[in-house]
Amino acid sequence: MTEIRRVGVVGAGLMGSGIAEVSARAGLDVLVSEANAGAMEAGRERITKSLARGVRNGKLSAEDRDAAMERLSFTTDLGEFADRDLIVEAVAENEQVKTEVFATLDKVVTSREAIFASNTSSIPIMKLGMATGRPDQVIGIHFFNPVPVLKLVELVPSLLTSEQTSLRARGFVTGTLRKEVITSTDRAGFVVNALLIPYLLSAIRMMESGFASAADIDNGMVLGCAHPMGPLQLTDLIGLDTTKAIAESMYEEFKEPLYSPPPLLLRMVDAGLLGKKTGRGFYDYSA
Ligand SMILES: CC(=O)CC(=O)SCCNC(=O)CCNC(=O)[C@H](O)C(C)(C)COP(=O)(O)OP(=O)(O)OC[C@H]1O[C@@H](n2cnc3c(N)ncnc32)[C@H](O)[C@@H]1OP(=O)(O)O
Ligand SMILES: NC(=O)C1=CN([C@@H]2O[C@H](COP(=O)(O)OP(=O)(O)OC[C@H]3O[C@@H](n4cnc5c(N)ncnc54)[C@H](OP(=O)(O)O)[C@@H]3O)[C@@H](O)[C@H]2O)C=CC1
Repeated sequence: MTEIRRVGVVGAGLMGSGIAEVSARAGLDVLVSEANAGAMEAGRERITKSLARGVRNGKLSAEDRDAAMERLSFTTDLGEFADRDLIVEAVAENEQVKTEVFATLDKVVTSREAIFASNTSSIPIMKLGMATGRPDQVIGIHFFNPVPVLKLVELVPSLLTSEQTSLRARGFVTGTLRKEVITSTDRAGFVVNALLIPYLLSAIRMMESGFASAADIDNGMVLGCAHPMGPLQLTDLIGLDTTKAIAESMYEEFKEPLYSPPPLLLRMVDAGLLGKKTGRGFYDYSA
């Protein structure tokens, strides 16, 4: 079995940039793809800033930062992924966009042992696996935001994922990236989002109904329950578009009202108030 040394990351947004960074810091050769040159430069900039933060905090030496940057390369052409041993797809939470990426990778990647992973928060892995001719090599490797900080990864094998793919993916996450794994059945939302998303949506409904202000809801959970951040601040960190997309795919799967995105969330996404990444969500980050 080939050792995993060449990693591909598709999408260099909030999550893809973090996954690329931790992979490069772990000594892997990392190729990152974006849909266009502008997004590619924004992804490179995100990784550069995060590595600089590591140096500033004394977590990373300047030599290790430079070595990590050397291991990273960028492209807008998925055709360059032919030689990758493991690919993590981290494009937007949209089933159609993701299945197109998986179908393209299936045509491009030459190694019959290569692992095709998705960082999806909620889309069933089987749907992505069936976009390829090799569903036995497709698995969910779900990281948490911010990737360089949070230890957890959810592993999500589908009904068709082979034991060998699961074992190799686990070895990559625990042995190479030194993160902790929990395993979930292939159900929309997996373990963590099945618990987290109803909580975030409840906070939005609470604010929407005039029950309490955003600051009071967040302070309640930070000061009263010792959460590192409140639910509305966390929704701003995840991105309101991503939160809405996750809720919709969980609602589609279970038809439970608790997963249904509240109108306030829908209107804020319509308005482009997507949270920290656009400068405004439940809070204003423009200052
Ligand atoms: C939607 C999904 O599918 C799944 C998900 O990911 S759900 C979201 C899960 N994430 C969470 O729940 C995040 C909860 N919040 C937190 O953990 C913390 O508030 C936080 C790490 C984001 C920020 O922590 P904080 O104490 O408020 O701020 P701060 O002091 O700036 O940061 C703490 C440390 O994290 C680091 N950090 C913060 N944000 C970072 C980032 N984006 N990248 C890299 N490092 C970061 C800081 O450098 C700092 O490191 P040191 O301890 O070495 O100084
Ligand atoms: N945000 C979070 O807290 C978490 C998110 N996730 C999951 O990670 C995935 C990515 O989310 P996140 O990083 O937050 O989203 P972002 O919106 O920050 O990033 C998505 C990136 O994918 C790019 N993209 C879109 N289509 C393509 C394509 N065809 N090829 C290459 N790149 C493409 C987008 O480019 P452009 O902007 O140009 O469209 C964008 O840069 C989603 O599945 C999400 O559910 C998982 C854990 C936590």
